Amino acid sequence: MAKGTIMLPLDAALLRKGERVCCAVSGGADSTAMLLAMVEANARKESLGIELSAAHVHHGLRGAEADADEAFVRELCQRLGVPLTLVHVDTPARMADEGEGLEEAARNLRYEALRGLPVDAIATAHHLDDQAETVLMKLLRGAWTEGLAGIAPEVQADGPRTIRPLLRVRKAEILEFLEARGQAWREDSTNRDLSLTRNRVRHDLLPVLRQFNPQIDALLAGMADVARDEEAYWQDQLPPLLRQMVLPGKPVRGGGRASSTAVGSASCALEIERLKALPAAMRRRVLRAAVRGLGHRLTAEETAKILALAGFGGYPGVLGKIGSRLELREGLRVERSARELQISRQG
Ligand SMILES: Nc1ncnc2c1ncn2[C@@H]1O[C@H](COP(=O)(O)OP(=O)(O)OP(=O)(O)O)[C@@H](O)[C@H]1O
Repeated sequence: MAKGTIMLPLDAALLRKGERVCCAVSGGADSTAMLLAMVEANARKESLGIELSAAHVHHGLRGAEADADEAFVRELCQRLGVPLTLVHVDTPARMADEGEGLEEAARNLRYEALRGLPVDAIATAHHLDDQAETVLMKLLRGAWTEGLAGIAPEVQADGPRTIRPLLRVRKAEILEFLEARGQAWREDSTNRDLSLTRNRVRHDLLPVLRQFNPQIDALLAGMADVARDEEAYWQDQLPPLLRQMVLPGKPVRGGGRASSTAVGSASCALEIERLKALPAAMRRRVLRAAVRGLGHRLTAEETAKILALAGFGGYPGVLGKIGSRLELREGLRVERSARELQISRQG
């Protein structure tokens, strides 16, 4: 395929003229393609009009392989005429200091370094296949809509915002784009490590699902968009409702309510009659947000059990009777009184 015949459709809505945009370049296929596509789009007559730069983070892991990644990105940027910031971080030290796992420590250090750069936006090269994997992994872990929202196309922050202009582009398109230009990239050896869940989802699970529906990646990515909008809607709707519905603390003899002063303990209550007046979708959200306010994230199963305790639907082994009680994970206890669901957490 001749150079230039295949383009990568960058999400133009995320790119604003005059802004300083820094591409986070690992040297892998995705970020190499993103940088190249941005350089090309900026050079076209209808230019993006952005001030382009790049950054590469050396995580202090993978020895010579990481040194070669850095050298690759340095040469790429030199050839493209893009100013590059190289950052060295010490992931093993972070793991020891903060007790974080390897991936988490590397990611946190990377984002901290990138967000500290004097630019308006950091562009990462997450693409549609990454999104599909993320949504599937969240689903497997039992996520609700907030988790199913997956990777956000844009994240506002105090410093530069994070943008993902390739989030609607398939991995195959990225590879075609690079091959059409004869552009090499670096392969990360950990991408083949099947002890990592993401790699098993990518190499084992998704290929099977594609046999049932070849469009599964796009469907999962579409689900992320829907879930993100649903979440935003509820984030808007819930606060005033929670102020009306959630009674803080516990009722005390003689009237009124008292919040516990014991360290690590928190409680609230929901009036059952008021819950009854809500549509089921809203009721579930209110319950979930009330418990979230106590620092606990309910699973789907826990939510169903608590609703059954309050008399909304059934759950095997749960009695919807006054005086019944549930003991859940992480010190969460829910008790049904005559009028209320009383929720407390000892943690
Ligand atoms: N060493 C690096 N230096 C600069 N940017 C990087 C580096 N590693 C990853 N990135 C950027 O982050 C994007 C995602 O990388 P990758 O998929 O490896 O990370 P992840 O941990 O799966 O995702 P996340 O960035 O959401 O934590 C890359 O496309 C690239 O833009």
